Amino acid sequence: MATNGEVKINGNGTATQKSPLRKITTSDKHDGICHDMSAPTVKAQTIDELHSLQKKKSAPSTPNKGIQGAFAAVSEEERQKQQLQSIRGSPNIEMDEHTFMVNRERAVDYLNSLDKVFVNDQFLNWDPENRIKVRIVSARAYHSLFMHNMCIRPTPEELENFGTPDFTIYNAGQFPCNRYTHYMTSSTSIDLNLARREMVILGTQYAGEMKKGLFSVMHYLMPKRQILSLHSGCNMGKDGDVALFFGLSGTGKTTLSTDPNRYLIGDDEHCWTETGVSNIEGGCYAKCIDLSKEKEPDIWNAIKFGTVLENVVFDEHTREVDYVDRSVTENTRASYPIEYIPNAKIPCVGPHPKNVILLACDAFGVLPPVSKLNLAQTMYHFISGYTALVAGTEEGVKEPRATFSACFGAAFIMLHPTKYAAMLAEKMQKHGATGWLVNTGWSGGSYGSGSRIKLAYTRKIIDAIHSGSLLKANYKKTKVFGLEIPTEVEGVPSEILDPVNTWSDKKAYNETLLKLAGLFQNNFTTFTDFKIGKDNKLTEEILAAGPIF
Ligand SMILES: Nc1ncnc2c1ncn2[C@@H]1O[C@H](COP(=O)(O)OP(=O)(O)O)[C@@H](O)[C@H]1O
Ligand SMILES: C=C(OP(=O)(O)O)C(=O)O
Ligand SMILES: [Ca+2]
Ligand SMILES: [Mn+2]
Repeated sequence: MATNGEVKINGNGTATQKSPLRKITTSDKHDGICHDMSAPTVKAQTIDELHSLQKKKSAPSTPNKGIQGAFAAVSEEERQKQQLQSIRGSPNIEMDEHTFMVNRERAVDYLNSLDKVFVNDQFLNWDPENRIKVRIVSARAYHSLFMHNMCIRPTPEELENFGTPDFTIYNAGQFPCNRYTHYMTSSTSIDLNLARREMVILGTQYAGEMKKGLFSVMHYLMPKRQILSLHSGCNMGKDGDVALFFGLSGTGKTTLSTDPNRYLIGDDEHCWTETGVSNIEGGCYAKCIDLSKEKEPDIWNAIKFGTVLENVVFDEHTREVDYVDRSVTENTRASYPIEYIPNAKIPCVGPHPKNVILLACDAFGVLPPVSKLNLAQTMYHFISGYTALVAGTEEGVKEPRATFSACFGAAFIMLHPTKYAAMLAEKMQKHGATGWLVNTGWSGGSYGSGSRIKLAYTRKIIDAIHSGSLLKANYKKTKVFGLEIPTEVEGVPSEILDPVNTWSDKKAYNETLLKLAGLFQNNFTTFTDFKIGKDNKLTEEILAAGPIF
């Protein structure tokens, strides 16, 4: 399926007691169909409408008994605090236990109807102390191979002693959910149940749902252990300097963490503990639209036997892939085991990060190619989670659309964004990490008039961050966003470092800058009522770290 792969999880973090099924009462409509009238149907057409319905419902009152270990259910009070709908911008909605079971049974029945299913037993997290065991039951070899590549592969001995998994996925993606089932707005549903430790996939075959669903589970489990889960890429230099690359889909986490001069720790999902960083996964999931051997040799070479290519168009006779073809989707992908990258760091762990790079693909073309951030600015931009991509395939879409996704992962986070932000601030402070904002998007104008910043320039900028030379550069402060921008970066034309220079229409530049600043300000209004750190100082600084105009 050609989707962008953001997960929609209908989860429920509580255990439940089996309540007797409601009796089905049929309607008197004489159309030959048995209508279940025992509960009113959900009329919502959109996720927003569903959210509003959800808020009016009282929280399910289910006792939390019998769940042990990391999955221990939280108190009702705590649970209410953690309600997913309190996370603005989250595409997830809370689902009741009964509906979960309806979908689960549908998926399991479908899988049971097949001659064979595929079962993967694998691990998540290279940190052995905080590793979980996952089982993936799927109908298609494609899904099984994908997870074989993406999760950590056990040794034959580890497989022998695998035991009971901590979490199980039932992937019945070829089979739709039933649109008469409560909450279903389409034939696609990805349901996550933390109490049962299960995930059910119906009606989508986008493989990314499995990995991102498990990532959501980690976003719940890890913070409970004071471990920060991160939607970021991660690599390490020869001297052991670690960099994190945060960013929404398509901003460059995979591309920039895959760097021939550095060790790859991982491209998408990490944990930051008391001892350092660890990759959650055992593979990478690279976008391959317009992939070229010259610009991205490591990713190009990783596409070989064993790699799963998704949604690409290829010649059926020569089997040659046309990476430029976007007729299926822009979101073409390659999934390969991390060891397909020659300089992967195995085991995928490293020391505390030195640089925290926030990536934004600014299709408005007003954010500088690179800015040095103070801690408060880093938090402001981390909580904002901005990017603006352009709909590449939709005709007539000329205006960039801003996306704000808290912590660069509103779809995956399970707690309030400020909880993750507070942990990040504490860790960055403690280990003296520097924050950076890198625009991998447009320069010289917005989408339509300007062009995307050359990957070669972005790589030079990243090189200068890694080497420490950028820290020592001369800086000036930009108007409105108040960002510190360097006057020179080796290998990058100096005039592009301040975006105002690259726009021929200065009036349009100023208007676009103010427009984007307004969008930032508007988005941040939900976060004015929070506290980060022990006193109010950092909180006040974060609130002041946004655009001023
Ligand atoms: N200046 C740039 N910096 C980073 N990526 C760029 C740049 N210009 C073009 N690209 C392309 O943008 C895409 C970034 O996607 P990817 O690295 O997969 O993002 P993510 O892992 O964050 O989803 C790649 O296809 C890459 O080739
Ligand atoms: C795996 C995905 O993430 P990203 O685009 O961040 O690499 C995805 O969107 O399906
Ligand atoms: Ca994504
Ligand atoms: Mn990626």
